[in-house]
Amino acid sequence: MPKPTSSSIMTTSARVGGFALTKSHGQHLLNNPLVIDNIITKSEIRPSDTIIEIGPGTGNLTMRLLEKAAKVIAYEVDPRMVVALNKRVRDTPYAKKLQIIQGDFLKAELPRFDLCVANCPYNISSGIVFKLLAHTPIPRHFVLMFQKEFSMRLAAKPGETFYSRISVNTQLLAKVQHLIKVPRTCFTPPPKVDSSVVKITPLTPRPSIPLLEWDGLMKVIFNRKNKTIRSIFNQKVTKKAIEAKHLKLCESLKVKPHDDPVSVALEVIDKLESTPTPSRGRSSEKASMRAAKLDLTQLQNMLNAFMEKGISFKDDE
Ligand SMILES: C[S@@+](CC[C@H](N)C(=O)[O-])C[C@H]1O[C@@H](n2cnc3c(N)ncnc32)[C@H](O)[C@@H]1O
Repeated sequence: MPKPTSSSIMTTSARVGGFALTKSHGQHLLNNPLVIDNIITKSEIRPSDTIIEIGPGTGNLTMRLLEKAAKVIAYEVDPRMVVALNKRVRDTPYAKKLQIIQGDFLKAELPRFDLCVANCPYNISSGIVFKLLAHTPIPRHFVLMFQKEFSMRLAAKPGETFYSRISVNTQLLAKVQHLIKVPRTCFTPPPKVDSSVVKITPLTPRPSIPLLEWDGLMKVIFNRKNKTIRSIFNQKVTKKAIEAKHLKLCESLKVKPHDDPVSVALEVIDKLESTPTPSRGRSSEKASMRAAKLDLTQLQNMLNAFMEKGISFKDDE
């Protein structure tokens, strides 16, 4: 099968196949064959792979995936796109390898798969990442195009501007690599933002961390990531939440609660701040902790220290 050239790739103004592209579904079709080539190369597809694609649109990326993989399962919410893609693939040798599922990817029950490769609808970016990372058995990797700022948040390290809750929640479960910058001119119609492609490789085995407790703590400390954690814990709203969640935990474990769980939590912070770290060496000076500067190991140590003292952060399920 010949590779598509720029002329065989569907590029019109904001209409394709006689219908208008809609903003609400994030319909910006990738029209640059070099970017598509690059995504295919970086995806390291094996001939036996089953690939999931989210939002195939008219199939510019799908057709290339079909050349390389055993099977492509494409989730598309817009029935007009489903018709267009079916038409495009119908009389090709790839028709048997493609399964199109019409509907919202976030609501779909996923089968076993090896890779996910997609130019994603940007309005559901976080949902996509966490649905893929929660999947069992753990897939090999995901090569995904997102809005540039979102990709930067996924890959950000402590101290960087984009370091945030989504950085730590993703990096707790996966390695994130920034792959390709993609200017807005590579899409039809061009979006208002630039894009970039990341490779997300889930850790195997998945780290055994109480994820609800982890996410609850990250919500508290990354909400104001540059504030000291001590000052966040001294806020009325945080104090109330700590008291209520501690009581709930003790009730469920049938153990006696602390009289003053907030003081216990502040003692934990005190102790962590006095513990020498590789960056501070053996200095006896205490360093105020702020989420923006803490790496994954420090955050995991913090959660463990709180949990040992019965301080809980998980929201009601
Ligand atoms: C950015 S376009 C990408 C189209 C195509 N992959 C390409 O690169 O040319 C996003 C696609 O996702 C589809 N979409 C939007 N929300 C979706 C959802 N929740 N589930 C599945 N598909 C969705 C849109 O209809 C659109 O076709």
